[in-house]
Amino acid sequence: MAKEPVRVLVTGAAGQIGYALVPMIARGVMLGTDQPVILHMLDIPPAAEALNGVKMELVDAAFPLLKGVVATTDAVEACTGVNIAVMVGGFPRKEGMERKDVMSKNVSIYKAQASALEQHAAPNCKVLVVANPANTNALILKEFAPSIPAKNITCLTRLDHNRALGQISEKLNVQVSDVKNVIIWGNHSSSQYPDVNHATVNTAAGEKPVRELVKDDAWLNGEFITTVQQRGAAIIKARKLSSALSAASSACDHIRDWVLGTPEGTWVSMGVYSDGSYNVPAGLIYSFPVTCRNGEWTIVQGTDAILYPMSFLSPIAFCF
Ligand SMILES: NC(=O)C1=CN([C@@H]2O[C@H](COP(=O)(O)OP(=O)(O)OC[C@H]3O[C@@H](n4cnc5c(N)ncnc54)[C@H](O)[C@@H]3O)[C@@H](O)[C@H]2O)C=CC1
Ligand SMILES: O=C([O-])CC(=O)C(=O)O
Repeated sequence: MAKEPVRVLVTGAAGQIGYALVPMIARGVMLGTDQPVILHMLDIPPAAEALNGVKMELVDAAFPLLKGVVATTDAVEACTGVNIAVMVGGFPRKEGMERKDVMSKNVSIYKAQASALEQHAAPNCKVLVVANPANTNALILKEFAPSIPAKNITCLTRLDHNRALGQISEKLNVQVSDVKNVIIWGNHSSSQYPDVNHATVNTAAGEKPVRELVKDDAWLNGEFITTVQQRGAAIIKARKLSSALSAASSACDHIRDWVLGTPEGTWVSMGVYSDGSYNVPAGLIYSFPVTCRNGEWTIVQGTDAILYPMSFLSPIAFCF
């Protein structure tokens, strides 16, 4: 029997991430190729015409899984009945800015949209905040939507996680799908700590630690870390626009693994509320290694056996 459609909200859907993301969702990249979807797209009135253009293109693409499109500038209409909310709406940084520099503009959006989601989304709606500063916006949403369970509010650090996998795969000249279990600790900002101390590569001789294969601790402790931390800025410098296709793809990865589960023996990085694990103050939205089963994430314990620079673990460093 055909599955019931899942309603997926994308805010900021007329923007560049939205334009890359909505066709991925409509093709089943996020929720599976057997899962029908109804897309809810929200943007602001100045972008209404562009949003309508995106809706027209979705119709023109004739996606078999797409069972309906709501395109609106009304937050209540957009949020009504949604099962998944991908919060992309907001302003991107420009060259030379840090992500915290868009905070004053973007945080107020998350205050306002928290109550629309809280009051009108489907029960147990899963929320992914993408807009920057992502951890802070997710925290604001959590504080202003207290009836949404905190475990349902997350932010995107999967892009950083995927960037780390990509760097290792390029360094070792191996398939990216053979690399796993990197960790992004902390914030989606240049203060994050990309950690390869538990990462492995699937080789003909079995799973091998990344450190053993790379044989270059200076690179792993230096250039690798700064490349991942600064990748967003490097994309802005090159494209004059911030990353969009990789952000959209990583948002699909985040939701897919959360809903459908992580593969056995694999963890991913998600910004989730801290329960005090690893001495991260409870309540902060912080990126940890997690596994997912039955639609729930669990923080992987015991990955702190290897010492990493304590400055990276300072909660203050991760606030923004
Ligand atoms: N967490 C992550 O890994 C990443 C986060 N980002 C962030 O995602 C956000 C979106 O980036 P882009 O799509 O490139 O920006 P964009 O400027 O192309 O699109 C943003 C869209 O949001 C809309 N918007 C503004 N205020 C809104 C509101 N109150 N409600 C609904 N929509 C609203 C704008 O009209 C625009 O259409 C930025 O904050 C960017 O920094 C970008 C890449 C990666
Ligand atoms: O760097 C930016 O401003 C956009 C972003 O978050 C990323 O690409 O990681």
